Amino acid sequence: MNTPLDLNNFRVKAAPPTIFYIPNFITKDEEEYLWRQVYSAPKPKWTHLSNRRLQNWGGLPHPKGMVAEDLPKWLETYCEKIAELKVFEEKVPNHVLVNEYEAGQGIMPHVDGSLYYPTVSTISLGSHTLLDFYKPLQSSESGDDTSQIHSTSLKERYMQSILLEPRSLVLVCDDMYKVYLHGIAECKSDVMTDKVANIDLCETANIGDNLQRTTRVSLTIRYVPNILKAKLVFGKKR
Ligand SMILES: O=C(O)CCC(=O)C(=O)O
Ligand SMILES: [Fe+2]
Repeated sequence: MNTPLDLNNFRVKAAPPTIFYIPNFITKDEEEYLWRQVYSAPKPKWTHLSNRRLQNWGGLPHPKGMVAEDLPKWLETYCEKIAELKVFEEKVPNHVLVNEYEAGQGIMPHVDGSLYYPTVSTISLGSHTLLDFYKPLQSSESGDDTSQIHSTSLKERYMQSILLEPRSLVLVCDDMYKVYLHGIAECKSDVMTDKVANIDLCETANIGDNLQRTTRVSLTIRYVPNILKAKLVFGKKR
């Protein structure tokens, strides 16, 4: 067995707590294998959104609990590999969202919320992308309509970005999960500036580079703690 990675070597020091970035977490062969698995999923497995497509694996997270479905072997393997890093305490991730972005597509700034254990792990396939982080609205700004008039623009709330290279793993934990928003801008290329907080950990990019995006597939791997037993859903005779 391989010795587990020492995550301390992969901490993004220029970001608020806590982000770990691991370049080449998987090999090119594994990347090709995962890519093939994603694209051999049955057509109805894809959900089409305006700016991306996705596949949901493991069950639909719900405030009342998730009716868990077995993950296919090809995803389970990577959930187990990530569990070895102990970022979900002793738990093994049980939910995977596959997102596909063409060049020019993205995802609006958002927080992943409380249905998941507050750590997200993402493997990138195909293209790089830039994951942008934003400060939340001040509490005085959220709330009623009048306060929205004074709300700070997203541009002002932009904090920094993390370059996600193909085959990398990023772990977003603690305040970076719970407090800050993340999103992917809808653009076709990304210039590397000093706002790219993990540039020193990246293997393929330097400040000043302009990276052209192609199709990217991400595997967003999480742990849903609140699991419903199917029996309870359909009711049990007393
Ligand atoms: O594709 C990514 O890396 C981000 C996806 C994401 O933020 C999400 O699915 O919640
Ligand atoms: Fe997200």
